[in-house]
Amino acid sequence: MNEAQEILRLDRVRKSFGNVHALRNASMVVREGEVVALLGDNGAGKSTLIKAISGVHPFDGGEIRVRGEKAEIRTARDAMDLGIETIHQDTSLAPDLSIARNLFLGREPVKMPWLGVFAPLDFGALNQAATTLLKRVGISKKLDADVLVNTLSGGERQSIAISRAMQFAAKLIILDEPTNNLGVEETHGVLRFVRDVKAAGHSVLFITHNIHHVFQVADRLVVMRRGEVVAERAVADTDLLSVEALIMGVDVADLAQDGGAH
Ligand SMILES: Nc1ncnc2c1ncn2[C@@H]1O[C@H](COP(=O)(O)OP(=O)(O)OP(=O)(O)O)[C@@H](O)[C@H]1O
Repeated sequence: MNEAQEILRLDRVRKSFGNVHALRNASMVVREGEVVALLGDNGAGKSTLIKAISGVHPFDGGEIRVRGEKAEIRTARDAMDLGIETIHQDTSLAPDLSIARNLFLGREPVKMPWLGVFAPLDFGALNQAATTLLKRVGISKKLDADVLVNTLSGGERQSIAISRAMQFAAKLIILDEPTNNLGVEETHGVLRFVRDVKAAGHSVLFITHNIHHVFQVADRLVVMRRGEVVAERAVADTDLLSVEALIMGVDVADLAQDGGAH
């Protein structure tokens, strides 16, 4: 695993909101083809970290390297151009548009592209490309490209949002609590999809509060506490109780006496 190429390296990144130090010298790595879970209690800095990587609000200091090269991420466009796609909790899909439109939102194929923003959409090409993509990501049996997103379940919406990221050849797909508010079956569908995304050669960084999911899909976990990365572990080298102890910042023996949180 260590020989795999680094997709993302954060070195002592910092971010403050007024006098709240949301991130203090946080460092971590995501490597090619791995699924990394980002863990930490409420307010640990997880969302701030991924918002900065995705260009929502840039870091105040520290260094970002993407595939070994020093990078500047000031806007969402910068992140996308570096091959980083983030799916925020509200999945940022347009509910009144079709699956096909959503898969290409803002990047739809057009007729007469020289007309710029006035160029009409090429619906034939759009639906064909969308159908091909849905087949490729393995969800074409259930979903038609021209179905409206507002008729889909939460899990299906997540799948469409992740498919969109795959479509644009993102090297790194970041998911902010992808199974939040989903039912049991839907949650399993999304976790299975994360595995498929990895099998297709993408790296995934996902925030979760559910440690069981970490053991189901992640290769590695990164634990944050009070704005710092306090631990990185291979999932195969750890267990549920140890991870809970890392998140809470307590001794695993003390936690074992309480029987753990789960
Ligand atoms: N826009 C903001 N303005 C002011 N403070 C903020 C802002 N965003 C985050 N913070 C603060 O930064 C700290 C880290 O918050 P962050 O949302 O990154 O934590 P988190 O680990 O994602 O928590 P949770 O699991 O509850 O979502 C918190 O103290 C939070 O109140």
